[in-house]
Amino acid sequence: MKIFSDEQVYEGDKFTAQKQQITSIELMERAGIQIFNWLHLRMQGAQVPIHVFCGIGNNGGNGLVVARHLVNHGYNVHTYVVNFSDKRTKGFLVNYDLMKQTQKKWPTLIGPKDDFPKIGPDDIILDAVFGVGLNRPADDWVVHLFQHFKASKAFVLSVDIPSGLKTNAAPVKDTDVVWANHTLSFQSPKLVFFLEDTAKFTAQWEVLDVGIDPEYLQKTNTLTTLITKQDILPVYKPRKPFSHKGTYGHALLIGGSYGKIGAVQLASRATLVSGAGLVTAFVPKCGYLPLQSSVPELMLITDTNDTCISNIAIPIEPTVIGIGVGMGTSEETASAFTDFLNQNTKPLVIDADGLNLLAKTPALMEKLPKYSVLTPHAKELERLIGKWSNDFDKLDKAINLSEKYNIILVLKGRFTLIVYKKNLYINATGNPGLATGGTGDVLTGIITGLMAQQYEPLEAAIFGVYLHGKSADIAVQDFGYEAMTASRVISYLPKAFLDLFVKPEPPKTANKQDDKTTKK
Ligand SMILES: NC(=O)C1=CN([C@@H]2O[C@H](COP(=O)(O)OP(=O)(O)OC[C@H]3O[C@@H](n4cnc5c(N)ncnc54)[C@H](O)[C@@H]3O)[C@@H](O)[C@H]2O)[C@@H](O)CC1
Ligand SMILES: Nc1ncnc2c1ncn2[C@@H]1O[C@H](COP(=O)(O)OP(=O)(O)O)[C@@H](O)[C@H]1O
Ligand SMILES: [K+]
Repeated sequence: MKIFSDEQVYEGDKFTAQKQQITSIELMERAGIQIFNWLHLRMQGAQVPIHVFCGIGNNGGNGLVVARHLVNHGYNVHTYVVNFSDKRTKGFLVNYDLMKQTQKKWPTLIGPKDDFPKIGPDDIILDAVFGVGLNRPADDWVVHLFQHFKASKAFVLSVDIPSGLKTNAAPVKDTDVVWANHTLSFQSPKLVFFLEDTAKFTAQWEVLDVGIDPEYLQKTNTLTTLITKQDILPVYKPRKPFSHKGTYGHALLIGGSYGKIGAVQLASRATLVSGAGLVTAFVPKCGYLPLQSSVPELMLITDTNDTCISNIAIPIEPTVIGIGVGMGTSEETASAFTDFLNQNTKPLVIDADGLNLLAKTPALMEKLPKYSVLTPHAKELERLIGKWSNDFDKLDKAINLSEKYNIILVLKGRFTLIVYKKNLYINATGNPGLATGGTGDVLTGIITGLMAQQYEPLEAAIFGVYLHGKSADIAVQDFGYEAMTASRVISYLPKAFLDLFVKPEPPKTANKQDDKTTKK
């Protein structure tokens, strides 16, 4: 699912107005009607007080459209204009007049010196104070109004974005932003709904179809994508009837050390279950027996050293190499890793101690083949790029690293972000059941397995992260969060593959009702 930038939504609005020969006011009316329908469908005329807070820009204009339709349908509406500026937009002014005509009085103006209205805990707040046009910090009194919303405990429905939140920067303070229960986001979700520091500002979100012309939506490419099943299916490579194990590549996993052989076991099982034709593991000698007896499908090559990797000599021609899980960072291993990178020409997936060794000797980054996939969790990422001041700073640093070395970064977390140069892919599958040791090793195995089958590295990263989270989402129905283990994530990978073809994912779009409901 494309995530459009603010500019692209504005452009889309202009394009639609021109192509469909309608005015921006009519488009605003369409969007407002969609929001009204959303509320009307759920409230069915209930007389719960609805407090509509409108700013003086187009977000406020949207709020006024909703308020008018609510009044026309007999709802218990209180409309306020948060009068923080006199630079009112046309969309605001037209709907301000219509509101006056509808309820025969002007909405209540709230200025810096006014008392805020009483809001009960069972009331509803429609937050249309600021949209994506916020361009400087809100005045203190407006911020106090946001805190008044929160203190009221009323249900907050934000129009387009929680007011005070920007789409491309972190807020200075958490109190500067409205805390929404639900946000109706125009045309696509926003990146900030998925970032650690800002996801909390809306408990839930839905996309509102504001009627931008389909031609524009289709032809416009975005830098940011939310990964959905619809994005995965075109990438999927069906298994061919006349194929054999050689068709699906030979994956090599390098890793393990005394006490951490399990990491290689998990990764190699995940590689097998992801469909690789052949899988070999390169491990210290102590790994031979446990791996040979627990994973019969796996082939093994051992290091000369008993307890850690000291000299990576591989007498095979793998399609792809996944390196680093459970490997340790001893001096011998570090030097073996350096020698390996100096002569390696194969595509790489690098995780865990592979990343830690890269961070220790950044010059090694120069040795990475193009399109290497690196899968750091937050701590590993910090070792690679240093501390960041907020999510956007982190993303900038990750983009710089990806551009400098032409590599793919998989930033693991609640919402794993895949960064390739300026392109960003957000994964929303997965759950806190994955917060347990070894699940990252499983992910490394999956991505390596997909690359063995000739998925492009970026495709493999996107598909792999999606499948990994999906397995956990299906497994959680049987195990709950606590009893989920990395092995169980592997056991549910088959169901994650099958799920691609069973039920279509319902689009996360607000219900679209027939516009007739608003006509009298
Ligand atoms: N078809 C539609 O109905 C569309 C509606 N849109 C709505 O328009 C919104 C954006 O509207 P605007 O660009 O008018 O801006 P907003 O309504 O988000 O912002 C308020 C206005 O106040 C000014 N302002 C910004 N920060 C301020 C601050 N801290 N203190 C005082 N004034 C400040 C801005 O210059 C802006 O004109 C979207 O979020 C959405 O709600 C657009 O998305 C386009 C499509
Ligand atoms: N709360 C969560 N929600 C969704 N995914 C999670 C959550 N916690 C962890 N994960 C996922 O689990 C994996 C953990 O990886 P990692 O930290 O490397 O584990 P390990 O090193 O033990 O294998 C990552 O893919 C991460 O995105
Ligand atoms: K808003």
